[in-house]
This record gives sequence, structure tokens and C-alpha cells, in this order.
Amino acid sequence: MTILAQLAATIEARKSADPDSSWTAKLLSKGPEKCAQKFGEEAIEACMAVAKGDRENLVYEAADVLYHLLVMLAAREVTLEEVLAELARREGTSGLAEKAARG
Ligand SMILES: N=c1c2ncn([C@@H]3O[C@H](COP(=O)(O)OP(=O)(O)OP(=O)(O)O)[C@@H](O)[C@H]3O)c2ncn1[C@@H]1O[C@H](COP(=O)(O)O)[C@@H](O)[C@H]1O
Repeated sequence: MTILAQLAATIEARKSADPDSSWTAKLLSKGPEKCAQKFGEEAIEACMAVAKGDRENLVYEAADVLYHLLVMLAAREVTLEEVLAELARREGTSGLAEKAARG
């Protein structure tokens, strides 16, 4: 199991955990909108690390982004497998063709 799949499984398990014992359970208990807000904040922090050219911090913030993306997906019952399947579908297709298909 990859670390991302492992993390997604942990996050899924935290849905039924006590919010006082788990950061993930606490965040999920606040609802999808709060999860989305946290994801947005972490994404901005990652962008700031890019803008500053702070490589070490970018690695740290990117990990936060991936974690909070998985929490946000879990909050809306979207699985990592679904997202990976979408990426697999796009593999080998041209990015320009994908853009054209979206109109
Ligand atoms: N990868 C992470 C992870 N990345 C970030 N975070 C938490 O996300 C929070 C976000 O940090 P911020 O500084 O933005 O937030 P904050 O200042 O703590 O909170 P506010 O500003 O929102 O009040 C931090 O408190 C981190 O602890 C994470 N919490 C958990 N995980 C993974 O999830 C697993 C389960 O964690 P628990 O649910 O806590 O058991 C862990 O073993 C990890 O593998």
C-alpha cells in the first residue's frame, strides 16, 4: 500500500473516532466546508513557499496539502481510488485535448 493509500485509510477510519483524540476526527466533525477552508489555507501556504523559493518549506507544505486534500475528499465521500482512476483515464491523452473536451 502506498503512503497516500495508507493515509486515506487512516482518515476514513477517523470518521468514527473521538474528535478529542484525533486532529482528523476533529476537522471532519466540523464539516466539509471547514475541511475545504483548511485545504485552501494549506494550498496558499504552499504557493507562498514557491514564491519565496523556500524549497524545504515547500516539501512540508505540500505534505500538508496532500493530507488536507484527502480529508476534504473524505468529507464528501470521494475516495482516493476515484481520483486516481480519473488520473489514469487521462494518462496518455494530450492535455490540450483534455482542455478542448471541457470546452
Ligand atoms: N498528515 C497529517 C497531518 N498534516 C497536518 N496535520 C495537522 O493539520 C493541522 C494543520 O495545521 P495548522 O497549523 O494549519 O492548524 P492549527 O494551527 O493546528 O489549527 P487552526 O489554525 O486551524 O486552529 C496541524 O494541527 C497538524 O497536526 C496532520 N494531521 C494528521 N496527519 C496524518 O493523519 C494521521 C492521523 O492523525 P490523527 O487524526 O490526529 O490521529 C497522522 O498519523 C498523520 O499521518
